[in-house]
Amino acid sequence: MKQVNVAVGVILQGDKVLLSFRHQQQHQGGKWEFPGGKIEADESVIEALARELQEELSIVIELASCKPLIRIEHDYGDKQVCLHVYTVSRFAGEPEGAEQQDIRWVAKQELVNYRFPEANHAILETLLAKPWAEFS
Ligand SMILES: Nc1nc2c([nH]c(=O)n2[C@@H]2O[C@H](COP(=O)(O)OP(=O)(O)OP(=O)(O)O)[C@@H](O)[C@H]2O)c(=O)[nH]1
Ligand SMILES: [Mg+2]
Repeated sequence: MKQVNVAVGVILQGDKVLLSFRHQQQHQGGKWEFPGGKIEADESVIEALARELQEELSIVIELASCKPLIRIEHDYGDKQVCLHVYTVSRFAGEPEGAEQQDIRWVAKQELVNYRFPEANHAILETLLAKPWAEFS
């Protein structure tokens, strides 16, 4: 099975991170995610991240504020993904659910109350390991 490359943004503002709810009919639907999406053939990871976050949240991210956090390969059985996860600490605009999805700013200690796709557990572990100021 072909692996799908995905650009994923961990958007940090102070002690909060932005989560987005996956529509039921999407792969891994009904769970919370870090916004992002598939990298097109002609794009770099950062270009894909900027495009996806503009499409899904109507924000324009500052490319220089994006830092690689972790890369995760995961096999869901029905789909193999490689998540290229970046922290994003600066952007222009006010995030909105531009694809009619719920979005929410969530504090570190509240993350345990959210259900994520399996591949995200490694992202959460990495995020919980350090003070967030160190990521920006
Ligand atoms: N965006 C995003 N995708 C994730 C996360 N974790 C995770 O396993 N994925 C998987 O990555 C894959 C691609 O992400 P996506 O569905 O957002 O892609 P996309 O925005 O291009 O969507 P589309 O297929 O509706 O056009 C999905 O199979 C999804 O289940 C995450 O935290 N954020
Ligand atoms: Mg997406």
